[in-house]
Amino acid sequence: MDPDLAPGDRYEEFEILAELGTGTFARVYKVRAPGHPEPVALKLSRTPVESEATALRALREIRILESLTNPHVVRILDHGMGQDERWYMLMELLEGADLLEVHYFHEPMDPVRACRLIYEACVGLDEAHQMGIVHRDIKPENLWILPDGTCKVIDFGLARGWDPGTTMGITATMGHMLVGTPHYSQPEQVLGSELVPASDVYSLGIVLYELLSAHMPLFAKEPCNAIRERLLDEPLEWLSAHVKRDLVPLDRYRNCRKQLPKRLMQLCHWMLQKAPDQRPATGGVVARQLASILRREFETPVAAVLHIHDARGTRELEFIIPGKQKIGTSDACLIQTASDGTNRAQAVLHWGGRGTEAVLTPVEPFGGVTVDGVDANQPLRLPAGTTIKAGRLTMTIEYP
Ligand SMILES: Nc1ncnc2c1ncn2[C@@H]1O[C@H](COP(=O)(O)OP(=O)(O)OP(=O)(O)O)[C@@H](O)[C@H]1O
Repeated sequence: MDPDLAPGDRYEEFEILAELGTGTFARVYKVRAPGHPEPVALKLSRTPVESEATALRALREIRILESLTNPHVVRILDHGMGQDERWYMLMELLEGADLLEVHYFHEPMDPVRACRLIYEACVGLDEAHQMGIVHRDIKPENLWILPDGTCKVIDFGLARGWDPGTTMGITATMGHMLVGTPHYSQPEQVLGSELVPASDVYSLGIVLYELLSAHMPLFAKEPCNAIRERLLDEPLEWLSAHVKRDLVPLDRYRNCRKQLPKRLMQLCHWMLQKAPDQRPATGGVVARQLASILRREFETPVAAVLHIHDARGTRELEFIIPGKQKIGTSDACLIQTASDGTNRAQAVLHWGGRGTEAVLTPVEPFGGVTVDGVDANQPLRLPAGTTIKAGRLTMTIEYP
């Protein structure tokens, strides 16, 4: 039943140029597609969509990817169903390879590179987390590394909404089946609880730990690759380890003691707490911590920065990651201008990432924000050095 397509064949209006990979659900081909001057990637379901479960899985991934806009997730261009009733999805063609092919986990990765990579993965995930969506299958194979070193999160096929307000509108029907990969699974999944954004944070915490130490956080004695091989066919051992085995602190390893700032080790341990509510709640929380560590400890700026002064002259930095952040008086705002009991957002700051300028959009009808002394009553671009005033705060923006 698998699609058996070779270079030169056609599938619908697409010309097959090469096969790129096969997953459990789909095959991915490099194709030439009408309207696209450069080759693109075609993800085609391996079987015609007969069951509701497969249809839902395909639809879920399509809807999620269509709604994500940040540079660290793969971009979707089109989708549909072929005459043979297979689902297909047209995506940007990614050059490069997945993290497991790029780095063999046999030795630690340079910490700056590891932090950048996990920072970008967190940015990719955070937009989904803000929309109430959990990826649920974070592992090195689903972190794609482009030739310039940029990381993109791929394969949202197992993702699903975790809160009732999710914009996805479809819920998965996986029952109590294990989702994802046992090695990167989470204690809460073993205990039968729902997966939440902090579950992706835990899986990413394992990847970060393995990059920094070349060891798995729950098995101190064997190097990462030895344990990977030994437990290849032992999913239950992996699962019980997530619940029962204690985290081995990173400073147990000499290279980590010598090279890693304490803050980085503490962040990694925080991501790996057994209880989800004891971890950073979303990818965004981790991304801002990593942006701060990269800037302060490794002199490597990756995020935009707001230099904030309050009325008393106190200064602080707030790290702005690609995506939308609210400015206002409610607890839900990243930048809180005053606690005047009004609980409102005054403006939304949208930054598209490196090489772009953020845009500030006032929230009607409250406003009360000025940009370089002018009332912000329409969306305004913020070149480097722009000063924003809101409530008791004066903020100046800087880009990496
Ligand atoms: N946009 C892309 N550009 C280039 N190669 C890709 C792209 N998307 C996927 N691939 C390749 O195709 C493989 C399978 O894709 P993917 O992981 O999305 O399929 P899947 O059936 O959903 O997988 P899984 O079994 O992990 O659920 C990937 O591992 C990767 O090698």
